[in-house]
Amino acid sequence: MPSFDVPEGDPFGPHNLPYGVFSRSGSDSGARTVGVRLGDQVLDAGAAARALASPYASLLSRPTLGPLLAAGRTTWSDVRRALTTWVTVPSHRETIAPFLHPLSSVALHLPFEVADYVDFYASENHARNVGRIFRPDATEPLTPNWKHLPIGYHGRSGTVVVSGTDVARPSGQRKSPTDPAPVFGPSVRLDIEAEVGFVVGVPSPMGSPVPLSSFREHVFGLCLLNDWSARDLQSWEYVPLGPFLGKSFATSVSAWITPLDALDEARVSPPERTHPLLPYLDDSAEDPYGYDLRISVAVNGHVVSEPPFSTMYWTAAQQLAHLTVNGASLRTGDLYASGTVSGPAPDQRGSLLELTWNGRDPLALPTGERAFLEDGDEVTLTAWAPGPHGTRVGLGEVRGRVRPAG
Ligand SMILES: O=C(O)/C=C/C(=O)CC(=O)CC(=O)O
Ligand SMILES: [Ca+2]
Ligand SMILES: [Mg+2]
Repeated sequence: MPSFDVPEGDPFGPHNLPYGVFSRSGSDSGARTVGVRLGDQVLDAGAAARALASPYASLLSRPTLGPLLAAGRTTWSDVRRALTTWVTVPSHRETIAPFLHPLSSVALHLPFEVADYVDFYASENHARNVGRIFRPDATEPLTPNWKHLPIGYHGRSGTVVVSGTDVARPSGQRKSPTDPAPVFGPSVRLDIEAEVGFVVGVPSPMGSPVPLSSFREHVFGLCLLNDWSARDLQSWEYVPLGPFLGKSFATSVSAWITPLDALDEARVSPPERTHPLLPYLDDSAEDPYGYDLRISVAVNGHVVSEPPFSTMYWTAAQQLAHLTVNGASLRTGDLYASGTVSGPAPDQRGSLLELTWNGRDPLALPTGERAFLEDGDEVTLTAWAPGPHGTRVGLGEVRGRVRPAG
């Protein structure tokens, strides 16, 4: 499917079309509006829709993706079909051209107001590694509930930031087993977690669990997510209620939300289930909701890991079913993260905690040895998935630089 000015094989070609929110400096007072990425350009979707007298002009001329997210699956598909036509049919070329802006000329913003934020723990490899590191005396690294429910915790939606935002090193309490008392200060074990975030569009009322089969009716799309984690704060505070200040200071998401519709070719079956599941989580008769996303983690431009999302034990559909099975409602803009993505191989681990085995085996980077992050370090997550006809579907990157503690 040819398109205007996008090289053949570009992972952001017309088969992808992720959504974001952008503004142009020096124009229209820098107003925010919905953009769709095409190659290394952004289409002002609202302006294009108005020029083409599209019925979606109002939905796309907003400073946030919220209204589009809330509109539901039929509208999501119709808008995507319309956009595909606009960027591929030659007769639209002249109309569309003035509304395409180079990515380098725009500012990208957090694309939707994050309602509730939940983080899961769905990688068996990650859970086993962290269990061994945090609870070395336990005979079994997985807790007895791990294969029966997707473990999660509630995070802090107000500190979700868009890619490119600096992250200040957090301060807090820490106490290693050999310290006589806790001390306060900047974290000395600042880490990342390579994850995928799922964005809820259509709300659900309290008292109505969302079954596995309704996943696509509620979830609009996904993005890369970095769950910054202060391991020293976390390991002292987490007993018995789970992560708190060690993770709530910042969570970075990509500026681009990839619609699930762009990822149909990437759907795969999750790993074989080793324990029978209760009916609300039993996906053996459902469409497969694993995704073959190939993630790459770079520190200061040097790739340190390539976590495969296809290895995740719990799927996003199971996580949504579990999240609502007690009658909890969903709101437009709810964000839930997959949990750290770690594959079975040592160079597929999604955190420095695992890659360096809690600092024991530092990484040798061209910019110096690293156990955990130093001030000034920049972490970048990228990913792609198989698309139609041998293409690649690129996910928007998540980038963040560590600032010294304030
Ligand atoms: O097992 C623990 O005590 C802690 C686990 C984590 O830090 C992981 C977490 O945030 C969930 C995840 O990303 O998988
Ligand atoms: Ca996490
Ligand atoms: Mg976090």
